[in-house]
Amino acid sequence: MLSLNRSGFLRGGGTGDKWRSQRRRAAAAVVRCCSGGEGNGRGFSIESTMKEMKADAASVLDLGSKSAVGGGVEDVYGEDRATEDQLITPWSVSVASGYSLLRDPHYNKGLAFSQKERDSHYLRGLLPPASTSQELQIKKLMHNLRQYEVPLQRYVAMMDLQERNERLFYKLLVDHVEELLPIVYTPTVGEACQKYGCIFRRPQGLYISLKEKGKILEVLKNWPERSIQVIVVTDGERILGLGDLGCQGMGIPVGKLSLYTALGGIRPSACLPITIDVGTNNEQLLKDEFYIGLRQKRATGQEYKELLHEFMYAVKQNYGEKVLIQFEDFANHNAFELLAKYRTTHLVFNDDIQGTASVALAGVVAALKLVGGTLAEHTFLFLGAGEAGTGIAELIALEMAKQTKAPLEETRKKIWLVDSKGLIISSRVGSLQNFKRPWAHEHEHVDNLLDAIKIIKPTILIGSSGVGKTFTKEVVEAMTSFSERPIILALSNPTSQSECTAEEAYTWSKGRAIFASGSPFEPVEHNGKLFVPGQANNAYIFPGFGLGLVISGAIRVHDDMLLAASEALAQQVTPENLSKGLIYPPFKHIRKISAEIAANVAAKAYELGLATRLPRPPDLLKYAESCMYSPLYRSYR
Ligand SMILES: O=C([O-])CC(=O)C(=O)O
Ligand SMILES: [Mg+2]
Repeated sequence: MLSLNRSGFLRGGGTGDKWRSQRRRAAAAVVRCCSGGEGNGRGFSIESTMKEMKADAASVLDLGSKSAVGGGVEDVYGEDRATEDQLITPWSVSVASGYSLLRDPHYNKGLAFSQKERDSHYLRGLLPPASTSQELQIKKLMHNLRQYEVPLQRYVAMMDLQERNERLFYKLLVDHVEELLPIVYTPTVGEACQKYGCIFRRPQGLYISLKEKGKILEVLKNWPERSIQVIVVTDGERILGLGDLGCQGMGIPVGKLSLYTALGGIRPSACLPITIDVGTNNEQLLKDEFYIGLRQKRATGQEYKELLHEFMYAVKQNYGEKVLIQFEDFANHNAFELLAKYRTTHLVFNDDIQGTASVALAGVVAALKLVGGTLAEHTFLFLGAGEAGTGIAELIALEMAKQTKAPLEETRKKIWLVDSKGLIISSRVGSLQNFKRPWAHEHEHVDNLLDAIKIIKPTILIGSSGVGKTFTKEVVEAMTSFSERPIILALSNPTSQSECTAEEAYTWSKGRAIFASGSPFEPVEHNGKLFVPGQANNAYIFPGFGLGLVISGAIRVHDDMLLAASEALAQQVTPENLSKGLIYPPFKHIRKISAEIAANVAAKAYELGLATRLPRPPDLLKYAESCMYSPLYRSYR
């Protein structure tokens, strides 16, 4: 049974799941009726839930007597699209109004509530008289943000906004993506994680610690949203290149998911950030009185595995098998194992292995348009043989194998990796971790990167070790000594861990390097010429990749989907971008880029028989675009 209280919230007579889903359905139904469809298809997705809700609610609610609050049909997008023809007569009911409405970030519009909305939603007097537009709110916020000189202050201001007015947060991020990405994401999010205990205000996701063992399903049910499409989960052991930040790694899933929405158009209520807290080996944090996590050393072995296993199956039980679980910033040993273990039973994606691979391959493919030659005609050297290094190497070898029809074992031989012990070679194989073994080629011992460059003579150098300042002047000069236009990717994050800066790459190579980096760098002037470095960050890939999985209802991730994402991204690089040395398209076009990636990934999912949303939409690009969340305000009638 449902009833309505004075502040307009639905009250459930029942408890637990039943009550929660009734409440969500109520909100969804109201939203649908009052705000209309957002785009193709989406507006018609909840007919059956409306009917149910109408039946549920009609007996206890005075339908139509209160005004309604719209919140966007994306609230239920993805539930049931098959009911388009059966739309029933609109009806309305309030789910939130008055003071509660102003405190609800999903529906709050602040000063943008119209005078009519203020009357119909008990807001009179709760706001100052002026009504403003969303545009004016954006202008004011940008003005305010730019007053802060310290990036972390901007980060905190952005998080406050997200907690206060979600649509405004996303509109701001979409409209000013190039300026704000470095704030809500790399590099500032790294500093935010380091200081998370100090800046923590409200939980923005779920914390699952060892204390929750045996109760993870219950914990998931505590989250207020039911129809989750994307989870980003970390255990905080390797946050960017900053090491073990334990529970404070939460900033990463939160940041990644805000990009899923802003860049990829996944609705915010479908996103769930999760941190698994098994302790930390970071002594500094263990001693820090403001640390927010478990104060113990990391659990490992069986204890770790069991917690993760319970988590994976609780997610599947609670949300079904089409929820995407993105692993983020796990340490190498767990990252590879988790991906291998769950890729055949769950829809999983490791952003650091697979997302980074896809973005790096796209950059290399685009760069080849500048330097000429096919992938197989180039020689690759990596500094760093962890998730990113071996992930990229494998995807490049796969693409080479597809292009040349040569066996994968052969194409891998064009790719060399250096780790902290020198060149990875076959004589080291006994002591190598599994994920490094495919890269142990026949060669004599080589001690360090510089020597390896001189001997191997790579035309493409990729840094992925998480250690900064390793591409020294000698390294860059060595690359330039046998290659007219060496391709140099410094992928480690955040900026402090970058293998070299853009300025160093262009200066030391005398303007000949084609350079991109994981963290953003400003354009550089060298000898009167402007060089614009690209940002080879997985943020280009994962939002569109996830959207492609969601819109096709994919149930597994296949390597060919990563190649499809990479191909779509490389195709977005224009001759004009290339003429400036840019091997990635500007982020300001990211929503279009994400839609292209999503369409290509979804097409691959259908081709591979991994898509469950049938029938296949005839125009996947249009379909992807029509499904993307828009942060424009709804009008509440
Ligand atoms: O978050 C980023 O900027 C890229 C990434 O996944 C990492 O460095 O781990
Ligand atoms: Mg990462």
